[in-house]
Amino acid sequence: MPNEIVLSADRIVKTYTVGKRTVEAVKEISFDVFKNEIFALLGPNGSGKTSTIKMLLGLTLPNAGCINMLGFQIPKDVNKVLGHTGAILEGARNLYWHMSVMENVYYFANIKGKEVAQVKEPMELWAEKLNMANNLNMPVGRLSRGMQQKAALICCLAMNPSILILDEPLLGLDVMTMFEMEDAIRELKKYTTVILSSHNLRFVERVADRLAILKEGSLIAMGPINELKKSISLFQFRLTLQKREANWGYLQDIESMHSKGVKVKVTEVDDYTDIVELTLSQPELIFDIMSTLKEYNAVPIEISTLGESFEEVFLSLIERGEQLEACV
Ligand SMILES: Nc1ncnc2c1ncn2[C@@H]1O[C@H](COP(=O)(O)OP(=O)(O)OP(=O)(O)O)[C@@H](O)[C@H]1O
Repeated sequence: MPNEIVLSADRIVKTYTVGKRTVEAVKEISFDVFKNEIFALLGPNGSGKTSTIKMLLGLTLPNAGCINMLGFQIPKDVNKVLGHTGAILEGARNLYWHMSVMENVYYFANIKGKEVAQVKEPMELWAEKLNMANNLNMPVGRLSRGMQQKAALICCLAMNPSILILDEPLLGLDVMTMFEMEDAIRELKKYTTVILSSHNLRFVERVADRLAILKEGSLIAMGPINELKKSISLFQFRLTLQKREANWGYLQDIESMHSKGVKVKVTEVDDYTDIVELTLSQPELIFDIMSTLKEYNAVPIEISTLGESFEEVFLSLIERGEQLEACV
């Protein structure tokens, strides 16, 4: 069935009381997650991602709103979905360190009411994919941090979860392990639905089908990355400039156009040549840039357009930031 909804959060709210202060961590956000997609939660520090994930897992109670997961109400029916969900929170590797990876898998299978025969095959499959086949008999405490992270993932995946929740799955991993994790996560959607949070925008851009961007507890954008890119309409150019000695002040004037929607980054190639990268909120702003350059006798000898980078789109969405009435 196309776009079968496996999780639905409806106007969920989370507030914490700290002394006399109330922190509104999540402010009435709603979203659906579809079967076999990778859905990413993004946002700056403190925007409410972990609070949202904890509510989905029934680890903290929403103050208002409701969550439906696989047909059950969370947190009321959380025990009924436990056998169908897996989670790794903020790089935590919640395994028993004195037991081997395999013993951990069988131990958690037992807790979830599963037979060894049910979990053996997926355990071996994911151990193979994650280059961990030779480490299944190693005590977890003797594995490197990256391997422990992979062991935690194998342990979750061996249970064949219908929904897998990963909070910062790349936290603390080296580059090689990050790529292995990324490949595994990309492949995961053949088997399950993944909800993840990450600060690594390039990783999210590469793996996520859809994403939700949070800012200060509010949902400010949601949709596939390409849709978000279209909605923000940034125009990016790269100019190679030949400067004249007397007139090097062009940069200050361009920087002062920030409030109009101009962002500028300059790399000095040599004393007489600059490479200038411009991000414009309106394409017409290029005329203002050209007038300024003319005034300073800085001559563009090469102009090219740049594809919008997801980082720029993300930053623009965060800067623009008001809560969306209707998400894409
Ligand atoms: N247990 C708690 N008690 C009080 N305040 C909390 C608690 N947990 C989170 N907060 C506050 O709620 C807000 C949202 O925090 P949360 O951890 O959900 O954000 P986040 O987007 O996951 O942040 P990060 O990217 O830094 O992990 C922050 O202001 C945080 O200080």
